[in-house]
Formats: sequence, C-alpha cells, structure tokens
Amino acid sequence: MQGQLAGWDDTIAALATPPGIGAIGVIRISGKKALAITDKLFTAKKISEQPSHTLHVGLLKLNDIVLDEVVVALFKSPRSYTGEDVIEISCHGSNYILQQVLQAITSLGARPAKPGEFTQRAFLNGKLDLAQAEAVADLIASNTEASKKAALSSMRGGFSEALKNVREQLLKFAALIELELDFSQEDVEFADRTALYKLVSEAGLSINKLISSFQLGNVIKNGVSVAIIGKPNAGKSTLLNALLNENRAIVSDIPGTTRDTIEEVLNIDGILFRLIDTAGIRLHTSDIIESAGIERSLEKMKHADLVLFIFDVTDDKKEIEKRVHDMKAEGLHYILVANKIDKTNEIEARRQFGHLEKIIFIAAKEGKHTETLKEYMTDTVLHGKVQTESNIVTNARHYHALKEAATSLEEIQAGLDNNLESDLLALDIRRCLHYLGEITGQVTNEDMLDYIFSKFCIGK
Ligand SMILES: Nc1nc2c(c(=O)[nH]1)N(C=O)[C@@H](CNc1ccc(C(=O)N[C@@H](CCC(=O)O)C(=O)O)cc1)CN2
Ligand SMILES: Nc1nc2c(ncn2[C@@H]2O[C@H](COP(=O)(O)OP(=O)(O)OP(=O)(O)O)[C@@H](O)[C@H]2O)c(=O)[nH]1
Ligand SMILES: [K+]
Ligand SMILES: [Mg+2]
Repeated sequence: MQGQLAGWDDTIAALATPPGIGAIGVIRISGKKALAITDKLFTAKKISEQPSHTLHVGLLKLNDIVLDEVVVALFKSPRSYTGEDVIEISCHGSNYILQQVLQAITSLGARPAKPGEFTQRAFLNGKLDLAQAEAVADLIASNTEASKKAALSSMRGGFSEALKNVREQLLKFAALIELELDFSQEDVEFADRTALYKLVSEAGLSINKLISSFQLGNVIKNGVSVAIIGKPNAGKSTLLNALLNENRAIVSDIPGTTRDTIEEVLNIDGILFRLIDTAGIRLHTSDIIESAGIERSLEKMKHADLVLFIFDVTDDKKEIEKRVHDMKAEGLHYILVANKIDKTNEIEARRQFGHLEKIIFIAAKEGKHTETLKEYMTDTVLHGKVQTESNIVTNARHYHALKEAATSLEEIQAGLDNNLESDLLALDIRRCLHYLGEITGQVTNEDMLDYIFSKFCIGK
C-alpha cells in the first residue's frame, strides 16, 4: 500500500498543541503500542491497568532521567477519538521538554503522525464519516460565529444525516430493481415505480436545497472580497476608514493619494468582508505610476465578489451611467455609493441619481448612512435569506458531488417517464449513489483521502 494508508497499523504520535507557546503542551499517541510505550515512561503507576477516561499525575522518565512531571489521560479502544488506544500527555509547555518527550516516545516504537492522520484513523475506524472529518478541519479554521456554527453542525453529523436518508432509500430501490434483472424472463416489477418516482423527486428537492446553500456556505467559509472603486478623490479611502471605524488609509484632497491597494478585514454580523481600497481610476493619465495603480484597481474590480462603486454626487451623471453600464455588462456584483451628500442636499442628489439601481447615498466623511451601507452589503451577499437552521454546504467537493447526484436524479426521473428498462434504471440509481457516497466516504479512493487529509494540520 502507498500514501496515508501505508502504515495504518503503526502507532503514531504528535504534538496536539501549537509548538513553543502556552503553559501546557499536549502530546497525543494513538495505536496498539500507545499503552505499552506510556507504561515504559510513566513511573507513578501502570497506565495500561487503569480504567479508560481517567487522568493520572506523575513523572515521565527515560533511562532514569526525569523528562517532566505530567498529566496522562487515557482513552481505551474503541472509546477514543481515533477508535484506537489513545494516550494524551500534558507536559509543561517548553519546546525542549516536548521534543524530548516526543523523541522518547518514538524511540519506544511510535512514529510521527502525518497531517490529519488522527482524524483519518477516526474516519477509517468509523468514528466519523468523511464529511464529518472534513468539518473538523473547517472547525479548526473557523474564525467567525457563522463559520464555526456551520462546521460544528457538519462535524456533529447534521449534513451527513441529511444525505444518509436519501442514500438508504435509493439503495433499497437499486436492490429491488437489480432483483428484477434476475427474473428478466418473467416480466416482474419488485420496485414500485410510483414510490420510486416520489422518492426521487423528494430527494431532488432536498439535494437542490443543499446545492443552493453553497453560495451562502462559500460566503460563510471564505468571506467576501469587496473592491472600493471610483475616481480619484471620490472618497474611497474615507469610506474604508468609516467602515473600519479607524484611520487606516491616508485621506487627502490631493487626487491620487492612494497609489497601491490597501486590504483590511471587516466582520459584519459574522461575515468577513475583505475590503480593498484602490487607487482612483480615471480615463486618461500620463503618470506611469498612476496608470500602474489604475491597472491594479481594474484587476481588483474584476476579481472582487462585490464592488463598491463610489462617486461624488456633484460629479457628472453621464460618466457614472457609463461605468454602471460597463459593470453590468461584465456581470459584476456592485453597490453604487453616492458620496458627499453633505455637499448638496440629499433630495437633489436623489433627483440626479435616484433612477439608478442598487444605490445608496452617504457622506463617508461624517459616517452618515455608513451603517446602512453595511446592512446593504450583508443583504447583497445573503440575498435576504439567512438559513440558520438548515444544513449549509461549505465544501466545494461536496457541492460538486451534489450537482452530479442531482443530475443523476433527473436522469432517473426521465428514465421513469420513458419506462426505461430495469438494467438502465439501476445504472442511473447506482450513479447517484456513487456521488452521494463520495461525500460521506462510502465511496473513496486513496488519492482522494490523501488529498483531503493532507490539508489538515499536524496533530489533528
Ligand atoms: N484533550 C482533548 N481535547 C479535545 C479533543 C481531544 O482529542 N483531546 N478533541 C479532538 O478532536 C476534541 C473533542 N472531541 C473528541 C471526540 C471524541 C472523543 C472520544 O474519546 N470519543 C470516544 C469516547 C466517548 C465517550 O466514552 O463518551 C468515542 O467516541 O467512542 C474525544 C474527544 C476537542 N478537545
Ligand atoms: N464633503 C465631503 N468630503 C468628503 C467626503 N468623503 C471624502 N471627502 C473628502 O474628499 C477628499 C478625497 O478623499 P479620499 O478618501 O482621499 O478620496 P480617494 O477616493 O481615496 O482618493 P484617491 O486615493 O486619491 O483616489 C478628501 O478631502 C476627503 O476629506 C464626504 O462625505 N463629504
Ligand atoms: K485623495
Ligand atoms: Mg484613497
């Protein structure tokens, strides 16, 4: 065997806490030799003879040299994170001590764990399915309430449960239809086609709901990039500062103040917006540094999830309309920010620009209506629907598999509509089952597992 499955029988060890920081450092050991190795190092009592889920204080010694005074936690197979015997040794957080203890453990027959290898074992031993295991990595990476909540729910099996039901029902039908093939001479129907049709359309609905949750899932997991775009002196940097509530970017009345892009993260209601202040764009310039800046701004605009197109309300209407037309043509998501309403009056500003869609009137300098803009930004990315209670797909791999499963379901439906023969119908059902199984890991291959678990941190 190759890759991660090679060495699956080894006993593995790794630091479970970040190296070099913290009062305590935890080393985790998993596998058949975990207890025996600990027995050789721990002097207070025989760990292998203690009940599972107990804690023990004592000295660790190797060749009569004291390594540290530690706390040992014991999880006996199968009642552990990995399903194997697991020992956790909490040492004093010195890098030197931790390295010494790890070396002692490996000298007694364990090897260093690869990234994600503890969680991979949990998966291989049936403690978690693949979607749950992937959610563990998302949980560790989560940095907002929304991303934590989505990952925790998936890790605890919410998403998997939603798929399991569909899978089991389809499996039943596949088995019945395949049975018909054995009796092909006799023209029998074991699988009730009407019931199958009902199941397939219900499954299609729930899978399509999951598919459409991905847009929100992506926003929750990866945040939203927001390019602040506009002419020199439109007030882009002033707006960045107002949104952040701090003087991050230099503001001045000199056009061309911002030369390079400035990026800052803003958390609005649990969603991370990566704000990008850019150099002002204008049609003609002879300054090469400025034109390089404009180039960069246009690039940021093209790749942003959302564009805040800001302009001075006393500016020429025609030019704004042209920019809006261009953004629409490029299919960009944008909000028009009519700035400096303090310079005129709001009624006049609305008279000039109110015919444009997705527009908001503000005075960035005074922070006027910037809170409303924040609400508008979250509404724009969430499209009004915050599905907090249902399952949210945040993983691109799951999303693609769900799309394939949905296509297979449509094929099954079409097959039923056209009285497709049992063998072909069975193939379509099997294809759908295959894609559902890829998500939760009933269907895997080693490369896929290697890829998924290699993205984890060491010790997880
Ligand atoms: N010290 C420590 N803290 C930790 C973990 C860990 O492994 N060790 N975790 C690691 O991610 C998370 C908690 N997750 C865990 C999940 C399952 C089991 C476990 O031992 N499960 C067994 C026993 C259950 C029981 O008897 O109640 C099982 O499922 O059979 C442990 C931790 C976060 N905190
Ligand atoms: N009256 C008024 N002035 C504003 C407002 N917002 C920004 N300004 C002024 O407009 C000028 C330009 O502001 P900046 O934020 O530097 O504009 P910018 O778009 O970042 O400009 P560049 O980086 O040069 O492209 C400054 O003098 C700001 O004080 C506003 O709401 N009202
Ligand atoms: K400026
Ligand atoms: Mg600026």
